[in-house]
Formats: sequence, structure tokens, C-alpha cells
Amino acid sequence: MSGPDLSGRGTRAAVLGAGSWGTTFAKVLADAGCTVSLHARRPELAEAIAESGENAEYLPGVALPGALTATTDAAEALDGADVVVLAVPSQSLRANLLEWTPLLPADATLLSLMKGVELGTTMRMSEVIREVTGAGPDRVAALSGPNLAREIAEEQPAATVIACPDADRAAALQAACLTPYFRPYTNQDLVGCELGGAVKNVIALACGIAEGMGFGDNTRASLITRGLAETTRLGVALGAEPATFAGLAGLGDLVATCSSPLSRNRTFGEKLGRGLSLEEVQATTRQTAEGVKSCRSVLDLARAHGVDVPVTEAVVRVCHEDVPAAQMVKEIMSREAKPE
Ligand SMILES: NC(=O)c1ccc[n+]([C@@H]2O[C@H](COP(=O)([O-])OP(=O)(O)OC[C@H]3O[C@@H](n4cnc5c(N)ncnc54)[C@H](O)[C@@H]3O)[C@@H](O)[C@H]2O)c1
Ligand SMILES: O=P(O)(O)OC[C@H](O)CO
Repeated sequence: MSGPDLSGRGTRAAVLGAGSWGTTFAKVLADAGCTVSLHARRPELAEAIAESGENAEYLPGVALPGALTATTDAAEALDGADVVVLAVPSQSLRANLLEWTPLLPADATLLSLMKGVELGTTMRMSEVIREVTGAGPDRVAALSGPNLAREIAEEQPAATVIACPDADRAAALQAACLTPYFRPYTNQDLVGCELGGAVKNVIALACGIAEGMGFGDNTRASLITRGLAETTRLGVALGAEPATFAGLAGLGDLVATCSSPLSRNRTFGEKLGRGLSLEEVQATTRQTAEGVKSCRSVLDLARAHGVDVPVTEAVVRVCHEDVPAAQMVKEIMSREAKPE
């Protein structure tokens, strides 16, 4: 086995980022038997979690397990960690990691929960992690799937994928977060799993926009299906396995995110579709809707590889080029007719 044995009790995990998903996944790890330290940026949030056993800001009403502690001290959170989980907004990962890298335990597994592509570099999160920390490919993994935080925090059954080129490391992570309500599968296709997670946020924005304009299920199903087609085209061009996109990190996450009112991306799109400006929608939420920024990096990535991504292009035009949603629909529906 190439990585440390993370299975069963005794695993120490540090979760960096105490937002919706970081806090929920910290609970999953604790429920699976790990000892978990959750790092929050703001002292008042860490103190409130420690005092009340609840992250009332992001997950009101969810009782956090006793094996989970919260701190603002990154060194304390990372001390002796076998697994380091990264759960901050994608565009802030690099800056955060520059600060945390000197504190990382030498052989810790670095697990990304993030679903985005870095602006400017078009790097996936695992690529940013490797570049900043210098970690080898066997140490870096990503978790992705239909995982709306609130539902998982409420222990509603869900499955996910842990992707790592090192199958032993993926299996160890799988054991570290397996609970009666959370079922992780392993996959060695890191590129496909990460891209599935990042692009589905963009497609969910498109579905939200359609919903906000008053369109129904046919429109959403068409966007999901054509969105999956463009995600797969892009993924295959980057070396991903086509089968990954039919799995939990592809179709699974796409369906959940494009259909759920809990999705921040879909909700953000819905407000745009109702006619609010980008700035007006941004003012309504503090939480991360990754697709709003990542749509531009996904489009850059697609253009660099000569891949046609019309749904993504339409989302970029509405979000960042002031194109009215109705004009976007006209443009997308008047594209050249072609075989499926
Ligand atoms: N919420 C979900 O249901 C869910 C599920 C799966 C994956 N994800 C992914 O997980 C990642 C984190 O999402 P989340 O839902 O926890 O986000 P969130 O907005 O709820 O929380 C983000 C956390 O990052 C911290 N942070 C650190 N540096 C920051 C900075 N520079 N700017 C802003 N916040 C900063 C915030 O304080 C906050 O605790 C995203 O990539 C998201 O796509 C989220
Ligand atoms: O709320 P969203 O849109 O960021 O989506 C959350 C998860 O990624 C769903 O799997």
C-alpha cells in the first residue's frame, strides 16, 4: 500500500473551510470514526461551533458530532493529520494553500472537495494543489458526486466518488468516510471526476436561467443532456474516461444540481433568468456559486483544446457579457442543425 492506512478509527482529518460542504464533510468523517479538526477563518464561527456543537450560519439545526472540533488555528488543525480536506471556494484555493503548505504533514493525503477551474490558469483543483504544495500525484485526490450539503448533513442517503490515480489511497479514503448514509465509490479517473463537478455547475446555471424564464422540464432535460455531451467532449479531449461522465461524478451530480432548489448555482441562474443583474444576484448570497466564475475558465479550457461547448458559452454571455437571457435562448436554438 503506497499511502498511510486511513481505514477505521484512529484516522486524524483536518478539514480546511467551515462553509456548507466543509462542515458537512467534517461531520461525515467524524461519523465514519475519524477524529476531525475543522478550520474556520473567523474566530466567532469557530467559537460558536465549539460552544453550540452546530454551525448555525451554514447548517442551522444540524448537530455536529463530538469527535469534531473547530479552530481558527491552521497549525493546530493540521497537526498530525493523515488526511487534509480542502473545502474553500476554488478561486481562493491558491492563496489559502500558500499559507497552509508549510504546515502540511509530509505524507498526508490531500483531498479536494472543490468543484471549479482556476481563472487565468485553467487548472483543475488537484493541479493547483500539486503545483502549490509540490505533492506527488499519488497523494492528491478529489471527491465529487451528487452531494448537496444540506441533504447529507441531514443524513439522507447519497453516494459519491473518490478519485485518485493511486487506487490504494482512494480505497483508504473510501474507508475513512463510509457511513450508513454516505456511500463513496472509488475511481482512478481524476480528470473526469473533477471536470464533471466543475462543468455541472455551469450547466446548473443554464438550467436555473431557463427556470427563471418560465421554461419547464423539456428545456431542463435538453440542457442536462446536451450539457453532459459537452462535458464529455471536453473531458475526453483532456484525457478523461468517457464512462466517468455516465457515473455519479458526471450524470449523477448534473441531475441533482440542475434539479434541486438547494443548489446555489441553479438558484443563482434562476434569479438571472428572472431578470436580475449579476451584481444584484451576487448581493443576495454569501455562499459560493462556483459556476459563475468557472464558466469563464471552462470556456477558456475548451477553446484551448478546440472543443465546442455551446451551453457554457451561452452562460458566459449571460453572466459576463450582459447578453439578455432571451437573446441567449435565440442564439442557442438557431445554431446549425446537426446529428446527435
Ligand atoms: N455546498 C455543497 O452542497 C457542496 C457540495 C459539493 C461540493 N461543493 C464544493 O465545495 C467547495 C466549497 O463549497 P461550500 O459549499 O463549502 O462553500 P461555502 O461558500 O459554503 O463556504 C466556503 C468556505 O470557505 C471559506 N473561505 C476561505 N477562504 C475564502 C475566501 N478567500 N473567500 C471566500 N471564502 C473563503 C469561507 O469562510 C467558508 O467557510 C466549492 O467548490 C463547492 O462547489 C459544495
Ligand atoms: O449548491 P451547488 O450548486 O454548489 O451544488 C452543490 C453540490 O455540488 C451538488 O453536488
